Amino acid sequence: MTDTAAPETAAPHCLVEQDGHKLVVTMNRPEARNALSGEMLAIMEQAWERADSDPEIRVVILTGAGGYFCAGADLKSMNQKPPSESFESGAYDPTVIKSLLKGYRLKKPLIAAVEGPAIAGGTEILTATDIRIAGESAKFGISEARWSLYPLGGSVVRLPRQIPQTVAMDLLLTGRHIKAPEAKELGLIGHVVPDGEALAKAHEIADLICANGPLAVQAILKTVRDSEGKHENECWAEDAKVGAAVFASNDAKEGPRAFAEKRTPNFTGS
Ligand SMILES: C[C@H](/C=C/C(=O)SCCNC(=O)CCNC(=O)[C@H](O)C(C)(C)COP(=O)(O)OP(=O)(O)OC[C@H]1O[C@@H](n2cnc3c(N)ncnc32)[C@H](O)[C@@H]1OP(=O)(O)O)[C@H]1CC[C@H]2[C@@H]3CCC4=CC(=O)CC[C@]4(C)[C@H]3CC[C@]12C
Repeated sequence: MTDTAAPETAAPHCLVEQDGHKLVVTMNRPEARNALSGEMLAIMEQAWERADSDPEIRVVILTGAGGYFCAGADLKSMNQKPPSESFESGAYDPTVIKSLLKGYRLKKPLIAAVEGPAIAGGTEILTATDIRIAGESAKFGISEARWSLYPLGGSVVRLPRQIPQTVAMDLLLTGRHIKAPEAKELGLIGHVVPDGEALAKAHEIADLICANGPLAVQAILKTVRDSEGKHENECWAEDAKVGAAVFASNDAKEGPRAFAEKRTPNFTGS
């Protein structure tokens, strides 16, 4: 009997779904532990651009399919086409890797919901996220050195700024994996939940942020990002400028009005 069913079309390597004010980005190659493919990275880059250009989107959630987060670059495809060829040909300038949010940061909060392994490029992109939730069996590591590769996804610069230097050096140089409880203790992640519940927790936190004034949320994010690594006295002028613009908004009048009228604010982002 000839199979007349249409050939199954391959699932996209990354899924992007809007849920109200939330954009959910799911790395989708579970058979390869969501290892990063060119297709996946291209969809991720488009998702970041969509999130930043659509005022309806207030929060982005990044997660992985199949109970895995991300196993980093696809080591097998590297055998076909070593990244160095793209560098040497000039086809790719690794100074900015938008898909991994290196040299480009979202204007909206990005929440990571991690289940299973977040290894190498998986932990690298994690360092570009703002709020991080992991299932208790999740594991983390910057394993590039194990394969004599370099963590080009931004973590060599970011990790020592996000966790104690000596621990960052340990993880970068050994490439060893750590489990969620240790990652939480280090402050690499903020929440540990039972396995399978990271995405639900991410939605819970995202809903709280989505209910807040979007202009205030985005202004806070901007100041945190722009003041990174600066002396506080270098930051107050920009802090005041950004803050005053929030207070000048219609939403900054809607908030106190809603409080006085004992109702939920209706923020419009204006
Ligand atoms: C530099 C940036 C990042 C680099 C890297 O991430 S290097 C990759 C390091 N990854 C690892 O060490 C993880 C390896 N995997 C594991 O340890 C384990 O699999 C696991 C712990 C993740 C899971 O264990 P498990 O027991 O559950 O499962 P397994 O049985 O081991 O595996 C199941 C199945 O999955 C396959 N698998 C797992 N991991 C991978 C993987 N990483 N690659 C491929 N396949 C994987 C495994 O083989 C099994 O398969 P099976 O068939 O069943 O045997 C780079 C990040 C992005 C790059 C830039 C992208 C854009 C660019 C494009 C260019 O052209 C130029 C360069 C560049 C700018 C590029 C530059 C470098 C990056 C920034």
